[in-house]
Amino acid sequence: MEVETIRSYFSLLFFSLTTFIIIFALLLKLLATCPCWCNCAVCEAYVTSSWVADFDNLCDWLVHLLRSSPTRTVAIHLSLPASEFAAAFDAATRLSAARATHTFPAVWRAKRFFNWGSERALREAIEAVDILAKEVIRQRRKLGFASNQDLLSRFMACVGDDEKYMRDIVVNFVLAGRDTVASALTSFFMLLSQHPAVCAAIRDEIGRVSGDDDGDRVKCFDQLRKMHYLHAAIYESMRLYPPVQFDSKFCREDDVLPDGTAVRKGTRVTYHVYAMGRMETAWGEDCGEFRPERWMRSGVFASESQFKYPVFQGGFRVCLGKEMALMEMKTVIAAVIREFDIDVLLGETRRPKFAAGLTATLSGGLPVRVRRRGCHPAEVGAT
Ligand code: HEM
Repeated sequence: MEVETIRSYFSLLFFSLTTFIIIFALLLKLLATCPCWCNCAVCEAYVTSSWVADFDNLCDWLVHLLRSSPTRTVAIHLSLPASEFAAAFDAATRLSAARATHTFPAVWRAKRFFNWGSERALREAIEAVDILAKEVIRQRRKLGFASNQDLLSRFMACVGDDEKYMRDIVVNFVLAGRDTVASALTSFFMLLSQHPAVCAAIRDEIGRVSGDDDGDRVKCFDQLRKMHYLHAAIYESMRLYPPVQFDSKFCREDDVLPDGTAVRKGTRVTYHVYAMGRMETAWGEDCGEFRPERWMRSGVFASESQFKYPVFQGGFRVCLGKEMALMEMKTVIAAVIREFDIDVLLGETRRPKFAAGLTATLSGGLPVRVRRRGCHPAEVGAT
């Protein structure tokens, strides 16, 4: 049989299989969000990470058409065009995360073999990311890295001329540090808009810590460190909405887990941070509530075990940028809520939906209205 004929048979088979999966996913989605109908946090977590998520956008759109609601929101137009790097990066992370949620990995492997559909798009996105990451390195080299103290210059000083290694470092740091912080901030502002008392307590703390000299202007690193309640609110928000919602590791050799479960070499072991953060056995009856106070002891932030709260992972492979991420978030939150009120505009018909991915996001984005403090909603023209 000719190679071309085999290819067309495969394509036909592939097309039929995909159609079947889409119809099945749609039915599942239309009937319920939880395959076992109980809607508990663990099942919800399963749904968000299972292959159904692959079809989320398509399904959301169709469900929206079927249950058509008259709600309309006004989109914010960005003042700057989205960068080519950001677009390629988003596509590459979305498409590679989709691989992990396939029920049949053979499907994406076949697509990769034929350089077809999402795998073709993934290859193109990775090429674009690589070109742009190499350009960042070239520019840094041109400017001179020996005398600079930034992260990239320091790596370049250690690594020397290994282009591929440097490229991987750039991509790794962008991947690790960009969407994670954005995801954590999105959920944080969503929760804050639903909990005005927490917002007021954070504003009080900012005012108290930064003193009277500059009003409530946040001045320095030391002041941010003293904001224990803000720290607690960030931890609490990531307990409910962890940016990395699940993570897998592969066993290097036969092992036994602390509960006695035997795992064979090569087994994939996944821990589900989203589900762990909502377990009543770990966090008590109010595990579903946003309550920063659960992290406070006598006015001071009290941490929990990394293995109970693996939002930044734990042990040897704990996030290297943890402290930097927390500082970034505190700086942004303190600066924003000092000046503005953020109101989430989801309406009555739409609930925020945590979406799976390499880094979790809220499906369809989070529409908000930003108001300067003291300004009445009626005076705000734009959303
Ligand atoms: C809220 C923000 C963040 C969260 C929730 C987070 C979470 C995580 C998690 C769960 C891992 C483990 C991944 C794995 O082993 O599969 C990780 C690793 C890592 N993170 Fe973060 N991260 C955040 C921000 C950042 C930032 C801002 C940086 C630096 C710019 C960073 C740098 C890294 C690096 C380099 C690793 C790899 C560590 C290793 O493999 O040994 N992260 N992070």
